[in-house]
Amino acid sequence: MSQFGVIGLAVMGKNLALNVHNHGFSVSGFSIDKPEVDAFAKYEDDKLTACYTWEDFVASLEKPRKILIQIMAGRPVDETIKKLLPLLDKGDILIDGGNSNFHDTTRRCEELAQSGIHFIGMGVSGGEEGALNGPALMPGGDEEAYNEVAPILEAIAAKTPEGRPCVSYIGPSSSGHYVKMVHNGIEYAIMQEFSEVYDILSQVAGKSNDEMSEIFDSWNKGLVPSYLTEITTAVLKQKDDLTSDHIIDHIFNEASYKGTGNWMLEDGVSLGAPISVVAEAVIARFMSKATTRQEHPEVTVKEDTPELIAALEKSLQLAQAVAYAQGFQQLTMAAKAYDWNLRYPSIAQNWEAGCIIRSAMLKDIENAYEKDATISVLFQDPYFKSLMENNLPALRQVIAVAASAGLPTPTLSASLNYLESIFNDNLPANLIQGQRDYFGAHTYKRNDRPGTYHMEWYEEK
Ligand SMILES: NC(=O)C1=CN([C@@H]2O[C@H](COP(=O)(O)OP(=O)(O)OC[C@H]3O[C@@H](n4cnc5c(N)ncnc54)[C@H](OP(=O)(O)O)[C@@H]3O)[C@@H](O)[C@H]2O)C=CC1
Ligand SMILES: O=C(CO)[C@H](O)[C@H](O)COP(=O)(O)O
Repeated sequence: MSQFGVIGLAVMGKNLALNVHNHGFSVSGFSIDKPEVDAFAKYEDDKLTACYTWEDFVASLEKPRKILIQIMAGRPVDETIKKLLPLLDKGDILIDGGNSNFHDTTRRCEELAQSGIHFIGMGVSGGEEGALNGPALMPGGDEEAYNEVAPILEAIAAKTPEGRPCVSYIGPSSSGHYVKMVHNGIEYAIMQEFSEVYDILSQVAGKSNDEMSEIFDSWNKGLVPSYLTEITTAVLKQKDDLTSDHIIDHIFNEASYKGTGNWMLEDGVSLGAPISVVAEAVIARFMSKATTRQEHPEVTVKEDTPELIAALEKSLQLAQAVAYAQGFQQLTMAAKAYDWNLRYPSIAQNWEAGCIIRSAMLKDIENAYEKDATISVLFQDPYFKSLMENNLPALRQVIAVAASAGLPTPTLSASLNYLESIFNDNLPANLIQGQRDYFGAHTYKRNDRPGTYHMEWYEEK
């Protein structure tokens, strides 16, 4: 009998199952896709079982059964649950490790509770390699069920540099998938920031792909140590297998998406969260598909100075901090709205290794929330406040250079605007309130006395 079961043996499911097996647990794997099961069966031994039917799979598991569903999100997850339900017993545990929309997870938690099945909605990050060698895991839902599977999840999860597992109970209901959605929104934001910096390095500073790769490599050892810096270095120096050029010059510049970043924006809008950088990153992907692709005049502003390169490094460091700050700001607002007691230091710790947005900065974020879990804006923390003060001139300089060169910088500019706004008690929203009251009698508050007011702006005709 196996201690753990995995449904869905594509890149993520297969590698997670192998990871469980590599940590000494017995595991069964099943997929509706026979070739996937055949490929999995090649690893069969006394602790790994490949199953070809739903019945054999369920019968191969120790009770209470612990089953990870790692398949395409959406309707396939409901279809899988429907297939499984008649075969399961009360007390069995289902974990959905896909990128499910948190609204679906809320519904599934409620529906499965009625059947006596424990449900965990778990964000998984790390891609194919992370799934095999240590992903970041964000499980939410039934806490008792989480405690049952915690030994397996803690064994397979990535470990922080201090050796702590990148998994912890996030909170009730769909909070785990919510946190993964925010992870992906931050991922979109930081990736777009990288692409804007790459554009400036290439078009203004005139750097070659190999030179840019070396610059990102030095930043990885400098102010921006992160997985995304590491892979940017690798992507830029990769040679094409069809021509003698670098592959980056032949990758069509249209960004795809499966939509988790868009979901963060949707919920952020419903909460009133000021996640402008995530919004710009989502829209930049739309824009890459919506451009009319007319030839753009060549960039004539050229500047290849050590000062500009240093300013770009500082800008990327600060913009990355803004992306995290906006993610955590949305989490604090969601925790209030959905009544979740989210532990921000643990969430930062979960992201310190294994996941796509892992970076050295997450340790500083963990420290910030450890010191004061009530901060609503990361830059209230003294470390991040001084980072902002030190790097803001560089970000202003970079945006000025890009603007004069005619290069769009949606996320870098949004980062600057966020920082210029978030501590400003003199924003011009008074005019908007005056206009709203003028055309719609929407009322306004005053800055010198309490109460709600309406002005008779004009005489009724
Ligand atoms: N790839 C990545 O880097 C990451 C992926 N994820 C998430 O993990 C999950 C799995 O991802 P990935 O491994 O990339 O695979 P895919 O998202 O491509 O999903 C493929 C798997 O889903 C199965 N499937 C599709 N429809 C059904 C159905 N109706 N019933 C049962 N099974 C079905 C497929 O079987 P079949 O071949 O028969 O269609 C296959 O096993 C997804 O939710 C994804 O978003 C999370 C983090 C990273
Ligand atoms: O969850 C992931 C990484 O964390 C997946 O790779 C996801 O597919 C990335 O999002 P998108 O496909 O929209 O770029």
